[in-house]
Amino acid sequence: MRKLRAEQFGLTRKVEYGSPEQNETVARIVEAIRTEGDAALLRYTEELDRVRLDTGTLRVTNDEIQAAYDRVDADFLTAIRQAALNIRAFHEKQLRQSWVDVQPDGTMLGQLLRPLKRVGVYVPGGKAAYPSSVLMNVIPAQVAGVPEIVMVTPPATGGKTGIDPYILVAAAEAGVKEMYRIGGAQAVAALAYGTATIPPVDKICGPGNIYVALAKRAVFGVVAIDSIAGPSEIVVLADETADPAYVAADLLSQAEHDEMASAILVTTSEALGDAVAVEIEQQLSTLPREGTARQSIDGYGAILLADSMAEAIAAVNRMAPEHLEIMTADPMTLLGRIENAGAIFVGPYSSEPVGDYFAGPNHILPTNGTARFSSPVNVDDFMKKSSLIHYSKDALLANGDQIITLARHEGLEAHARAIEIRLERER
Ligand SMILES: NC(=O)c1ccc[n+]([C@@H]2O[C@H](COP(=O)([O-])OP(=O)(O)OC[C@H]3O[C@@H](n4cnc5c(N)ncnc54)[C@H](O)[C@@H]3O)[C@@H](O)[C@H]2O)c1
Ligand SMILES: N[C@H](CO)Cc1c[nH]c[nH+]1
Ligand SMILES: [Zn+2]
Repeated sequence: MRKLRAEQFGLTRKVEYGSPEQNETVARIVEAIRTEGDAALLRYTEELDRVRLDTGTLRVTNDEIQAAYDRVDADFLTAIRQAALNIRAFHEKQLRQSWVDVQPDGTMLGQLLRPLKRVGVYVPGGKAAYPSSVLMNVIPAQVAGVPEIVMVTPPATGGKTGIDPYILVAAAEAGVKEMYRIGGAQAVAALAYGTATIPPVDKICGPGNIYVALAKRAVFGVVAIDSIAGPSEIVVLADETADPAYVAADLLSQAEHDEMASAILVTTSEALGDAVAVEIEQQLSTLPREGTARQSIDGYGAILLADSMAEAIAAVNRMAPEHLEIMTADPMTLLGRIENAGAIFVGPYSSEPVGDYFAGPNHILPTNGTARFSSPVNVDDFMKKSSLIHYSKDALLANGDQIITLARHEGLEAHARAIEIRLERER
């Protein structure tokens, strides 16, 4: 693993996201779906996922979902049900209410919250299937009260045709009623623009690989998106007290997601850095997804050495990682100095997969430095706000002249007169 000086390290990745070829590919796919609809969707599904479909087979049927239940084991069902309870309990705490302020002169000002009507949730499934991402997408949307939740997921995982049964069961357990077997940029574009078979949505949420992330960025504006939740990232901030085996295991837990995933250790201890490098080599060779994890470690992994904790924390804040683990002597004392991170895991027993699967907070998190301004998927993602303004006659008479003054300063006479006509009549 590369050893670098922490002070030389900037954002996790370049601001220019994806290679020029990847950006061109996504632009081509999105435009084809926009102009050709289902025909392009079926063509790209065959080309990229190696699955031939027709418009009648895009949608998942109830029979398939029932059949999926026969293929999943009881332990999975128990665990996914408990995870769903934890995730729902956490997200219910996020639910905000509309509010209205009534003032003595009769003025009412407020904020009305409404759920979005129709949202599309992307569940990744190209290299591996992610039933956990079904829950992380769907539960906050349900807590918000979204009436139409449509799920898309690739029609083949790891080269094997068919949606992974664990995804179908997770979706059924969560209560999803509308599902399509489409993935990648073509799925994102189909949700955004709609096709003859798939009605368009108002917002697309969910994680995915670089093609999914770039496609979400491309359709932003046509629909809303949650954030750029692309290839996974982990930064571990550790001092000499950390256990190198734990640090290495947690770095690899994200490296195995994707060749473009990144796993970075920032440490004040060169001895820890060296021990983690050795551990990574040992643990890597035993992983079933060794190839993917190795490409990630070689391409995007690093050990950053810092002279002080202050320098280490500055590097973390510049990177704004998706996940940050703090494994230092007294990790809670550093929390207040962390400005940018999608999720912060504190202490040696808060290993990243605790959050990926079970604790309750959302695992769909901003990547590529966007934790500087984006948040984990949350209930607010599935709601919109309208402002409420009710001025009483008394309030308008009392404040009308000031409104007219401001309007005339902007040279907007019609605005001024809309107020003036009322003042003249009512005074
Ligand atoms: N940031 C987060 O919150 C978060 C959460 C979970 C997973 N993830 C990430 O999700 C990703 C899952 O990736 P995945 O690939 O397994 O599944 P995926 O569903 O994201 O992508 C699979 C699709 O990518 C498309 N694709 C693959 N190669 C392509 C190519 N060369 N050109 C055009 N399109 C192509 C195909 O259409 C395929 O259906 C990983 O990167 C993982 O790190 C991120
Ligand atoms: N670590 C991923 C987010 O980057 C989420 C996930 C799902 N399953 C396993 N991990
Ligand atoms: Zn993970």
